[in-house]
Amino acid sequence: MDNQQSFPNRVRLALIQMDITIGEPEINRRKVEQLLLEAVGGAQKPDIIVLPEMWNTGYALDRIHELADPEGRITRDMLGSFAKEHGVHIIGGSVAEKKGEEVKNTVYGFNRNGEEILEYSKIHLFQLMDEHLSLAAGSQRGSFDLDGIPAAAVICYDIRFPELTRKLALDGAQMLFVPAEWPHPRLHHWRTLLMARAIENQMIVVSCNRVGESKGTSFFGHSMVIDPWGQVLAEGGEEEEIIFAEVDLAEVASVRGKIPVFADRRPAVYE
Ligand SMILES: NC(=O)CCC(=O)C(=O)O
Repeated sequence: MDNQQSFPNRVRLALIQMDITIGEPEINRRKVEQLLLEAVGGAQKPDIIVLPEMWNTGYALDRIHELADPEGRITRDMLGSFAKEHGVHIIGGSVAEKKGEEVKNTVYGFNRNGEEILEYSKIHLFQLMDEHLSLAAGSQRGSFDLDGIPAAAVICYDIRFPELTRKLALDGAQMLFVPAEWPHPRLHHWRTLLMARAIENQMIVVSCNRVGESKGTSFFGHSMVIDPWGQVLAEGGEEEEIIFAEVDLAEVASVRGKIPVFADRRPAVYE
């Protein structure tokens, strides 16, 4: 991984905590375009913008094969062009993507030159929301280089699998992005798991969860930015908003230096 980062140590983030109109990709795309403009339009332009999970269709699983973005082409064009035009990195939440005969839940990332730097399809499908009945699971980890920052992405339910995030940390990740559609009544799981992933891996965790109601399910937002010590630097409420925050990349090395978790591992005993 190339560690010649061109970021300053302090990185500005914008999390687009939005509602999603189920089964209406056009409406959702227009809304995302407008919110991206809002995110870059303020006094403090962000370095990185993050979107929530499945923002093109929501969980319209009964029509997902018809609604999914073919090979992610529409999403890629839209987010890649925006990233280049506005000189901003985008972790594009995830979208329902048609890949051959299958539909996957996939996040794409773009750097500020509009180049694609990440494609990760959700590995763990969430049976409680019937994902496994309509979607195909990914089988590759989501490590990537974000302008010199070793980073990684997982999607929503994936955070319940600490073995995946540990592996991403061992791959080198210092920053973990988590697009989500995580509903009530599991707010305490969401907050606890995100903080645990940050503390145990001594990494920055950036999560972006949707809000709103869909098919009787209520999504609570609470998008979070957590530092490698496990402190919550920013957290959304339960309504639509763009959450702005700043993180200090130097904190990762500082925390890893204080408690040398990676050096103290005993993999021969438990792997
Ligand atoms: N979209 C999801 O993966 C939801 C995961 C979730 O709600 C959970 O409790 O886990």
